[in-house]
Amino acid sequence: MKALEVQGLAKTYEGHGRTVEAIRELTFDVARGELVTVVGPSGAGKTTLLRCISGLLRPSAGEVRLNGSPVTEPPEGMAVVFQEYGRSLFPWMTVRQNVERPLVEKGLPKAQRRSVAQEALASVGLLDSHDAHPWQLSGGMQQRVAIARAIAYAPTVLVMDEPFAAVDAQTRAELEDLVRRLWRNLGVTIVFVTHDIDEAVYLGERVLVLSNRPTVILEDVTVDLPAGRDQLTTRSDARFAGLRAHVYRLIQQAKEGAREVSSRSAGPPAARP
Ligand SMILES: Nc1ncnc2c1ncn2[C@@H]1O[C@H](COP(=O)(O)OP(=O)(O)OP(=O)(O)O)[C@@H](O)[C@H]1O
Repeated sequence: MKALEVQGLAKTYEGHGRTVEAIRELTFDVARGELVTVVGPSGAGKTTLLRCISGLLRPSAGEVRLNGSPVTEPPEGMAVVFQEYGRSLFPWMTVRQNVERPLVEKGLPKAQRRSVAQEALASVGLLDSHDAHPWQLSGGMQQRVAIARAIAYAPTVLVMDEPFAAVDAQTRAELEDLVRRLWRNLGVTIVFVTHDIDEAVYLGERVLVLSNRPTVILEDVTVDLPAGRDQLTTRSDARFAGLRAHVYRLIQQAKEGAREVSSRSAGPPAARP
């Protein structure tokens, strides 16, 4: 069952006497319950792709479908977590009010909002901070609030745009594990964009590697690591190192202008035991 279908997507920005062909052609599916990461060189059109997927930007050609229906505006059933948590949370609301906000819009009764928000906050380890305001929390905690708000909404697809780029390395590792844990527990479909090759391989079941602008998919790499991952064992696993090197080489090729579309790949050959 497909959660997300991206078919022949293209985007050219026009205006102010400038034309920028950001995306030439992207076609891929994300199955229900899959966790797909997207990496590419800087300026490859990752944010443009996510804005088209989330209905915030109209593509120049092609279409996006969520659960079979064309996306023409921000669709119900999709939640987005951005890099700039500071700007995505309302500073005058408490943590719990922030998490409940989309549920108010969904029309959930108060008691149900409370219990859904409590559960979401508990799942990101922030139950104790429900009465705090976002500005009283660290960057990593604020991003947890943004994640709690997204999952409280019970989306079928969760879209994340470089959500951990602004937090320190240790917090980032914790948040990566949080995403894997939530994904496994909730069965939500996740599309996760990142600059970071290690993060793309560590998190994803598949890594979509984008070319330079105008963007096509350079390779769709299957990550055949075990579902149970952890920062120590997974990152020191030979298979992880092989996949990381493979994606790294692809990004180098992308920067040098490679744009040959290869079919779905199983990554580099598995290391012999
Ligand atoms: N509103 C816009 N008007 C004109 N050009 C734009 C606009 N938004 C993005 N672009 C251009 O489209 C291309 C892709 O931009 P986009 O932000 O999607 O890339 P990205 O892969 O997310 O970049 P980064 O990795 O640096 O965050 C860039 O060349 C950018 O300058």
